[in-house]
Amino acid sequence: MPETRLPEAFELRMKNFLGEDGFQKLADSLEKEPNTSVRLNPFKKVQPEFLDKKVPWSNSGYFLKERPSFTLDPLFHAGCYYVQEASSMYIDHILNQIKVPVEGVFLDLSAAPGGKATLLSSYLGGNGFLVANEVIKSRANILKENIIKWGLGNTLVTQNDPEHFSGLEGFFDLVLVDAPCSGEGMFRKDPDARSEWSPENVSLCALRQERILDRAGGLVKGGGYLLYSTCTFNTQENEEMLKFICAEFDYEPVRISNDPSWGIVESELEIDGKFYYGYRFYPHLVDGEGFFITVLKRPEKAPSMAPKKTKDFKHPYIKSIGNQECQNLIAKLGLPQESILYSVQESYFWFNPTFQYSFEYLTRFLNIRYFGIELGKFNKNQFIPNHEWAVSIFDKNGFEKFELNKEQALSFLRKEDIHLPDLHEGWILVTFKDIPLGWLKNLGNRVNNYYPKEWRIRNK
Ligand SMILES: C[S@@+](CC[C@H](N)C(=O)[O-])C[C@H]1O[C@@H](n2cnc3c(N)ncnc32)[C@H](O)[C@@H]1O
Repeated sequence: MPETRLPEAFELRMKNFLGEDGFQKLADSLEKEPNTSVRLNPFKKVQPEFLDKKVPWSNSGYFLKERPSFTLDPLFHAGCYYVQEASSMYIDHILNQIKVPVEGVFLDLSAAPGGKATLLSSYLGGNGFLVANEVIKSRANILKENIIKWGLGNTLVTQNDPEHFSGLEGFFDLVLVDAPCSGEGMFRKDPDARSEWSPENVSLCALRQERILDRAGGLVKGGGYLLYSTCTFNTQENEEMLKFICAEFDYEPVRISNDPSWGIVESELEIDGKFYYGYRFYPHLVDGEGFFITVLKRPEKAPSMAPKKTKDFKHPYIKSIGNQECQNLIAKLGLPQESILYSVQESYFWFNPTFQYSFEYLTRFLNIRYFGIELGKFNKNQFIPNHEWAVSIFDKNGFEKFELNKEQALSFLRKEDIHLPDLHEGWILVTFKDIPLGWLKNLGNRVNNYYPKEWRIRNK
């Protein structure tokens, strides 16, 4: 529960915006405990016991009866669900309602830690391809970890400033700008958001948002969508940004219909004789934190870019694999026939061949942190499988599996030595509730635990 008082200037602004009564209700709601919610991974089918009622605007979001210790739940580490506050899951409702084609190439321009990126990845499934970008290095690492655990193999993680996307105008079917903002909507969950807030900071955030949107607006192809969201209430970072986009680019409004019982507030804004819409989530009206989102459609006539086959793919560290070597590996590892493989140093990566040219084109502009699924590498003719492959949704049919109980699973996730009876020698895929957690290697006289050191649970 936050102990810091609400900033005075914020109170004054919100009273002007909502009236005394509306403001008091908002202020009261900010003193209450927030609800915890999770979004399930639709490709790792398992129902955690702690689920309660559904988040009404999401396909796979649930409120929880109480907040469990996620650290001590092996399914959390296996990427079976993502802990996400409910308002952000509204993107599910938007995608389903406007029926964005699932075969698209999407961009999440400010993606860390990966809440909305994992949602977009689930929506695209095996059909489409997502670029999840984060400019700050440490945050890009967390994003990469979450994308690996989500495990769908349809995501490219990049670490770039929005400026680096110039050259990719008209490339994406959907661009999400979940902008860095002054965070008024997080005043309940995060007391630091209160102490860091000031009118000057709101103005600074708005300037940064303009810079990001100035780049992002051009990246959407004709007929594609731009989603702009913040976790703040003020109009300076929301409606004013909508005006900014419309002044800089040609975009059509998109109106989303909502069930009135959800409590989402629609704002209507007239720009050049057309009505544009924003959706505001107030914690006193919805079961979720503060949030704002607007949806825009780029006219069909806007320029689109479809990357063409390049004769020779050249990249400083990503290498393409010859057809014969590719076929041999596909057969040896039991990968889908429709696979394209690359190598980075000695490690092999799987990628969806439908998006080969888009991917190869993107590598010219972007700093690639992860892509597809890292499978593993050879050591003296022996294939050493990677953790990334273990937690992906891809089959690992050639390997023996061993189901762990909860205590064993936690011990594995702490990277402790594991003693299991009757194991075959060699690589073993350990599972919990039939969901892969990672690899063990039984050498006969000892069993090595291959859980990544940097991800191990430190809490007892
Ligand atoms: C609201 S958070 C994104 C949350 C994320 N979309 C999610 O759902 O988990 C905004 C992100 O923008 C990043 N950011 C900061 N400055 C930026 C800039 N100049 N351009 C783009 N992104 C920036 C922050 O590091 C932060 O990760």
